[in-house]
Amino acid sequence: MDLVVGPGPLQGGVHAPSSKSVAHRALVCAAASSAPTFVECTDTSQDIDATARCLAALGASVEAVPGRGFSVSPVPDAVTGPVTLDCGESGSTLRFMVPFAAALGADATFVGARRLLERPMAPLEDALAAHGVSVSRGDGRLRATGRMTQGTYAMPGDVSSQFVSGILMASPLVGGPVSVDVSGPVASAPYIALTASVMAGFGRPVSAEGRAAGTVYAADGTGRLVAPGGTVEVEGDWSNAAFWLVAGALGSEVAVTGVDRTSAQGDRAVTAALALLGASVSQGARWASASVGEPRAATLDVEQTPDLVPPLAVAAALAPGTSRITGTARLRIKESDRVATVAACLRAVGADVSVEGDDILVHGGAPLPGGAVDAANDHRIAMMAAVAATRCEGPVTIRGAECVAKSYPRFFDDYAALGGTVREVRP
Ligand SMILES: O=C(O)C1=C[C@@H](OP(=O)(O)O)[C@@H](O)[C@H](O)C1
Ligand SMILES: C=C(OP(=O)(O)O)C(=O)O
Repeated sequence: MDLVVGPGPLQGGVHAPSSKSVAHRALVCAAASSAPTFVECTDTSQDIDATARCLAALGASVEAVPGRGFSVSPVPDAVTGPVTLDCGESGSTLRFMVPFAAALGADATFVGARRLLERPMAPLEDALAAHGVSVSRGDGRLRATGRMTQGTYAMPGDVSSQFVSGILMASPLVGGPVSVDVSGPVASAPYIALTASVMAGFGRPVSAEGRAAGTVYAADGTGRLVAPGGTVEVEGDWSNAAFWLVAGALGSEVAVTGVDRTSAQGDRAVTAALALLGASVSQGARWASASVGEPRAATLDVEQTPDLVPPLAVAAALAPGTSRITGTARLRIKESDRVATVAACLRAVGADVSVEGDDILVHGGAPLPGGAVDAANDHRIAMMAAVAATRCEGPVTIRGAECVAKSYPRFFDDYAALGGTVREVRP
């Protein structure tokens, strides 16, 4: 689907969609519980649905109640017979489900769409191989067999935090203590803290102990989880709210509700990053907004918040001076090579961008004429293009805009409800 979007500012209030990262974790923990849990989650997305589908394939009962959430009955203690898990394009789902299926002793074949099976898995495969699970590949599929044992799983911290989260969330199904010894600096560490926060909500604290050579994360307890009262709430998504906040920093008047000021989501750091770029940010307990302020270039280290790069790059494009976005190496292994696609998106709307090794340099402040952007099948590129359109002189054509369904299916409905122009065109 090709859309012509903008130009022109947005105005009004928008409710953030349910956090995809929290939803994945809440569903997985619900399936690892000893009793049924209702996961309150008003929105879903292709990625959330992928996790729900995989848990069902492992024997959980996952009933979607549209607009309200998911009613989840846990997985059995073991899975016999081969199962196939379709992870769609969701990296989180694949990296969480491989250890989860292995903790049940399943003979599990994992399939996925587009780039998914090409995204790195080796550190997780190696860690599992040392604990009774063998992983093989062929035909664009991944097969895991064997049963995950208790103990300490070792891996590097510079590829994906999702491996650590996955092992921790599988731990309630393993018959003894589980810890993950991560060597070197831990990238995307806030996502491991988010896992710890959701697991704590299910009664299972996770400790993080810094060591000279890295960090050891340990699930403090064994056995199944329990959500107090049988319910768990999925809060709003800071990573997707970031697009609306950037629109505000560029001159739109948008208030985002449903985002928790004290959230464990690392991407609430978007407010601090926008402040560095000179925006004025206002926040309450469950809302946030941004306005223009005094735009200026900044250096932004995104090692811990990789998903914020697409929206922040747009904010940098309108801030006078050269902004340097550092710590972007792992962006190359997301839904697209996001170093390349972020730069290409900005260039397509007329911004001046260069890439120096792993740094993206945005030479901002000049007017943006608008143009045609290939979303590269990456939801965050489609959304960044739409936000750029709010400050372009002409419209922005977004090719393949339907990819927003991965995390935010109603993004363009919300955009139109905020007064933005959205028109479908034939390719
Ligand atoms: O655990 C999670 O929910 C996520 C972790 C991050 O991945 P990495 O740890 O691979 O950076 C992030 O980019 C992804 O969108 C979601
Ligand atoms: C990288 C992302 O997700 P995942 O790794 O779960 O595919 C994302 O949502 O930007």
